[in-house]
Amino acid sequence: MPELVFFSGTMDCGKSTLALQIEHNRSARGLTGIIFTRDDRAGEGKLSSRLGLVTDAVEVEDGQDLYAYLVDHLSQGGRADYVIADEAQFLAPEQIDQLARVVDDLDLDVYAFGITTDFRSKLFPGSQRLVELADRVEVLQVEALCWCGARATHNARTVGGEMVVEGAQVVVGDVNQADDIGYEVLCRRHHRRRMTAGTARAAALSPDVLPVPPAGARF
Ligand SMILES: Nc1ncnc2c1ncn2[C@@H]1O[C@H](COP(=O)(O)OP(=O)(O)O)[C@@H](O)[C@H]1O
Ligand SMILES: Cc1cn([C@H]2C[C@H](O)[C@@H](COP(=O)(O)O)O2)c(=O)[nH]c1=O
Repeated sequence: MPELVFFSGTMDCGKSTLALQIEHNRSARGLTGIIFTRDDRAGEGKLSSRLGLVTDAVEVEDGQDLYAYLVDHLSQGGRADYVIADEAQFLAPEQIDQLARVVDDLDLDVYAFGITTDFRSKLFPGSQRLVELADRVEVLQVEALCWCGARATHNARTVGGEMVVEGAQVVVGDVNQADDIGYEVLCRRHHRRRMTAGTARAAALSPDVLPVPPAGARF
């Protein structure tokens, strides 16, 4: 049975790498995929991973009907054995419904990849719809880590290393960009406390901080 699978995780946990691996393994066996993406850091019509791999993709536009795109493609003699959708958090809920219809009515597997929540820990509308509709939600095995060593479960937006909680939901960017607007993955505890690697380092160096934490203290 074809499936709609949502591979979700924080930023920088290997989602795009897995998307490229799925594409590679299937195309190596003669299958043809349609790859959708939106607002990849590498530019329009690209699906890229931090490991340096990149492939061409269909850049999804506002209001584009993804089911109609597949039907047009197939009816013009094009081939599609499966569908990959990266940066799926940026898709509109209606576009996720269209991907579910691709599974049900065109009998194609759809593999969607995206972050679940934004920098305020709020669901992206596209990710919410994926959680609602997916046959399976898969959490990636390679865990991204918070600066404290715990599993990172949240995405923080940073300005000069300081976490911010106000702003537009969508701002394309990357991790490890300390000066400008950037992102950092954190565990829930440190996301709640707005404690990034930068602020933790500054606090550790501050003369106001005791050299030995009190018994039972958890930073
Ligand atoms: N220099 C490196 N050496 C080995 N692995 C790396 C390197 N840089 C990045 N990675 C791996 O790539 C992952 C990020 O992959 P990517 O597919 O770009 O993430 P996502 O799409 O989830 O944001 C990191 O979690 C890390 O495992
Ligand atoms: C948390 C958060 C992220 N984004 C953007 C930043 C990146 O361009 C993508 C995530 O890409 P990745 O391949 O998973 O690293 O999403 C955003 O626009 N808003 C946010 O709150």
